[in-house]
Amino acid sequence: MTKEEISQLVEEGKMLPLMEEFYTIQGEGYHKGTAAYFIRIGGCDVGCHWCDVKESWDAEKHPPTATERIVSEAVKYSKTIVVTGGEPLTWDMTLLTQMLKAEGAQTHIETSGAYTLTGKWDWICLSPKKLKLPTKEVYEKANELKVIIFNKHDLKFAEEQAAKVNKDCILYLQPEWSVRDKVVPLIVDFVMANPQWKVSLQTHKYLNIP
Ligand SMILES: C[S@@+](CC[C@H](N)C(=O)[O-])C[C@H]1O[C@@H](n2cnc3c(N)ncnc32)[C@H](O)[C@@H]1O
Ligand SMILES: Nc1nc2[nH]cc(C(=O)O)c2c(=O)[nH]1
Ligand code: SF4
Ligand SMILES: [Mg+2]
Repeated sequence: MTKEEISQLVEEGKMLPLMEEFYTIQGEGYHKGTAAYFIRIGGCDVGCHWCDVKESWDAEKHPPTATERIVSEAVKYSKTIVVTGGEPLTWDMTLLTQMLKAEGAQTHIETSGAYTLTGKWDWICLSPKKLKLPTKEVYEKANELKVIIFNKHDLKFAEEQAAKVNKDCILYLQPEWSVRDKVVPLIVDFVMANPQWKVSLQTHKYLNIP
């Protein structure tokens, strides 16, 4: 295939720049503790300075992979598939989720919500970023809001974001990993004073699993 043909297939969601795929335990948010297969798609230009997967940002570094191949591998391992990145909504998720659902899988996404929401999702984890705010549609459809707390100003941002999500959306504050010792006390006090919020930890990092 020529470069142009591959770009066209990526454009259509028939191929995706796959960074890695792994079977593990969902570490974060509402489904933490649940076995799930992760599909990590390269490409993100949001630019969070504390991002824990910066190697994902440059889509060119990750091989365009047939969506059909991604799906057939994933469903061998689990009925719960988490699509993450990078920013998965950089790409058209329509075909990927259609194929996963045709195989009877539950489709979950981890997203900043910065780009058009494509695909059919059983669970949307929205983790908004100040640098590129989510679209209106994703606030309306998010099942959980997971705000990363790097400093105390982020608690204000979290409240602003919570005002925009739908009424059923579950609210989480998650410490930014590198400053967890400093921000966990802030989060604990905040959640006790504002019990509509819950704490989310990156439990996979404590368990030493992917
Ligand atoms: C790497 S991102 C990929 C998905 C999407 N781009 C997003 O930001 O939601 C997956 C999740 O990890 C969170 N995350 C990334 N770096 C983190 C860090 N250093 N500490 C805590 N959470 C982090 C993100 O906010 C997001 O909820
Ligand atoms: N175990 C595990 N749980 C996760 N939940 C969200 C993750 C992500 O990077 O999107 C992640 C991850 O990388 N590993
Ligand atoms: S939006 Fe997600 S993948 Fe992109 S830089 Fe931020 S945390 Fe990393
Ligand atoms: Mg991660």
